Amino acid sequence: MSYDRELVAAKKAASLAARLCQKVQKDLLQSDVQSKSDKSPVTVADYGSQALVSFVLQKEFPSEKLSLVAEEDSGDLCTDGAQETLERITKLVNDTLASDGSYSVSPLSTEDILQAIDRGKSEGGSQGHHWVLDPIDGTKGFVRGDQYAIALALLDQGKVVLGVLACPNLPITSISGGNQHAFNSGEVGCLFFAEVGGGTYMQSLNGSSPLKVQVTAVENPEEASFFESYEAAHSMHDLSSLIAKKLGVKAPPVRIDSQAKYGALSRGDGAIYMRFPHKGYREKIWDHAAGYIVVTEAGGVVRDAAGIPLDFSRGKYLDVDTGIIVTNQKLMPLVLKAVRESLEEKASSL
Ligand SMILES: Nc1ncnc2c1ncn2[C@@H]1O[C@H](COP(=O)(O)O)[C@@H](O)[C@H]1OP(=O)(O)O
Ligand SMILES: [Mg+2]
Ligand SMILES: [Mg+2]
Ligand SMILES: [Mg+2]
Repeated sequence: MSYDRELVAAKKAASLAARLCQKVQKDLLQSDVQSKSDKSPVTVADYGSQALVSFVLQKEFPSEKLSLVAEEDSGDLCTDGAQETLERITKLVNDTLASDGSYSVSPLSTEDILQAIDRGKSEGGSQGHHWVLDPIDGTKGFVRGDQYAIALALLDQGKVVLGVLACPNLPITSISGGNQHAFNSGEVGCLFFAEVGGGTYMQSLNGSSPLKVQVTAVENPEEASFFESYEAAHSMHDLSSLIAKKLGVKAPPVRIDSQAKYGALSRGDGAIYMRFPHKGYREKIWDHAAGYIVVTEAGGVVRDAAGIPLDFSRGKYLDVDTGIIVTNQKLMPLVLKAVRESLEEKASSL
């Protein structure tokens, strides 16, 4: 089965959302940062991006009953005092749609925006089609002015069949060696996309022609560099550094926010991505679905720390053992061995 139509729509939705996010990041004011009940910073851009993607998918597939599993919901926007924020989001979405001009609609109302956001309340699962969206992955990076991604994927019968990752601050050229900051590189803004069985491509968010990308062919772990979260609260840096040491990795870790790590890995900027959330954290499907297909279609492999493939068919959550490892086929067995040994050492030292 081909998902070409869905891919075109997903690229369009993610590119428009990226445009909205770029505008907000540019003039990010302190007042844009508010606290959700889990205390993670959520900006008007998270909501605006979700509303925009939901709107575009609805427009592109008007006859289908859209199932969208997305991170945000309108709860906090419906409270007293949130009216001004909701109006800002509505204006942002309308301005972005008007600047693009593809959808000749009358401006959306605040009510339309709330509805579009709340279309993302699906639970996913193993039957039928479900879109999966992280409207801004790496909110902390976004607020800091660093890396973030708009991540959109499609599940069919519980399998990821398509994924798009828009990374507005990722340099077009390789970030190997840690050259990840927009301010000391040339053109930035990458759109990665993949359809099952079709390989992975990258183009610039400004619309250059797509280039096919591949993960690195490095087989010797000493020559491999590795990616991990920028935020130590998101991943145990001490554990990944122990694993890297066991593998003989020489280069220091490259720490970047969001699924931009999957994108960078898919084009061979680094060889390994390790993610070990602290105890009690449950991974969500929107944090991995798009990145997963982008990297696997580029020849990469994604496993949990026990070597088990990820299962996107069980609803919102991914039940993984201890952490997530991404690398190429050759390195995976070596990395998993080092992970196992490091986890045993860590356990016996407690
Ligand atoms: N305590 C946590 N542990 C692990 N990941 C987290 C935690 N809190 C938020 N996240 C999510 O981790 C992802 C980014 O992590 P990283 O940049 O480290 O790869 C995001 O999806 C972020 O959510 P969000 O989408 O709200 O930014
Ligand atoms: Mg969040
Ligand atoms: Mg996320
Ligand atoms: Mg998010």
